Amino acid sequence: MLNMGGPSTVEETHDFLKNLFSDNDLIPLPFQSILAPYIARRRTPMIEKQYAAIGGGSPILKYSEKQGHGMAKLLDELHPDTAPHKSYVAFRYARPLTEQTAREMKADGVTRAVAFTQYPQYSCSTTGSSLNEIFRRGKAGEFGQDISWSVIDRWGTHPGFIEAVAQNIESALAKFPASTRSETVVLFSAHSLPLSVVNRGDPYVLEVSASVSAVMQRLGQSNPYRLVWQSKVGPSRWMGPQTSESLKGLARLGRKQVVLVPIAFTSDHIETLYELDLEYMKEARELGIEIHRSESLNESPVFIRALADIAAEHLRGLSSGSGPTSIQLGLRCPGCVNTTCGQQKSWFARGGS
Ligand SMILES: C=CC1=C(C)c2cc3[nH]c(cc4nc(cc5[nH]c(cc1n2)c(C)c5CCC(=O)O)C(CCC(=O)O)=C4C)c(C)c3C=C
Ligand SMILES: [Fe+2]
Ligand SMILES: [Fe+2]
Repeated sequence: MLNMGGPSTVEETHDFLKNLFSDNDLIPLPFQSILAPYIARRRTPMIEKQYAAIGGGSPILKYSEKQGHGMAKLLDELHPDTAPHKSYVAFRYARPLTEQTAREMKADGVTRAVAFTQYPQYSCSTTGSSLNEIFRRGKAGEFGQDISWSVIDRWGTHPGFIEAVAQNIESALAKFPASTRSETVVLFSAHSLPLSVVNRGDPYVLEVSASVSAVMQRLGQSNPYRLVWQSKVGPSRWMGPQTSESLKGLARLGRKQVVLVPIAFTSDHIETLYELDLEYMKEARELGIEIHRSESLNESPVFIRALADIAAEHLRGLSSGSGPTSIQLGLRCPGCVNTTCGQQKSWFARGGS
């Protein structure tokens, strides 16, 4: 179960940020080994306050473990040929880091593994970075010598995922009076990307848009909706419109009811619990909007079942002749100059050898 991770305690914030700013696949910086610790140190007090405000840390490890255990148990029934299944969490920037998970998997004698991204939509900056890390450590033998790999690299339009998101939106919409419910704007909010990454040909914006379309189709186009982008960092230009500006714009246009939907991350994190709940929803209410957030998928049984279905479909595909990765994973972004991406794709296409 691949994800970025988050600090489980406030004290782990600095290490999380240092790992994040050191990741050349996410943020290519000049003199990265010097600049990353410097930026992380400067940013730590502000981000520590945000984790303190949401209960003293990120809940992502707790949810990832629950999702993984639930999925593996269901998978034993759905795909008994490959049972027993066991889930491992590998985070990119927080405990348990990929290196720790590699040691555990090696000690357990794992010989067959599925790298299952927990980002529904693919970006080179998220799933791509996690796959590059597995490739580097796998090539160095850190997972053991006798392990073969396949990859689930995206699932943003899988019907089970769409159903789980749609059900949570329906629960949020139910908080509005029936008489005006259909006027409520469904505002999908995803973590933004720098325009330099979008313009390189990164598939994330397209794939998040596809998720939004599929959810609205499942809801029978019941409400007006928009996709907006949050959590821009630094001075460069990022994909817009920004979530906070969009809420102000909707208020100016006289919209009175909004459901905010996190669509690109499956567990709660500071961007839902702090940025959306504590900052933007408060601002929106001050502007006269009644606003509710649809819950993150967290422990949703519909979502956990979806994860098991996605994994079972992947394993069935392999036994009927599909390759170890999707066809789409094989294509680098037209503007990609990161040689690791190319090596990683070839390595996984050979089953991790
Ligand atoms: C699908 C989700 C995400 C994408 C795409 C993404 C791209 C991306 N992020 C940065 C820079 C930062 N992101 C930070 C935190 C952060 N990012 C995501 C998700 C995506 N990022 C999450 C869920 C989190 C927070 C974890 C949490 O617990 O909430 C941070 C650190 C926080 C801060 O300093 O503000 C940075 C920096 C870039 C540059 C980027 C695309 C290239
Ligand atoms: Fe981010
Ligand atoms: Fe790339």
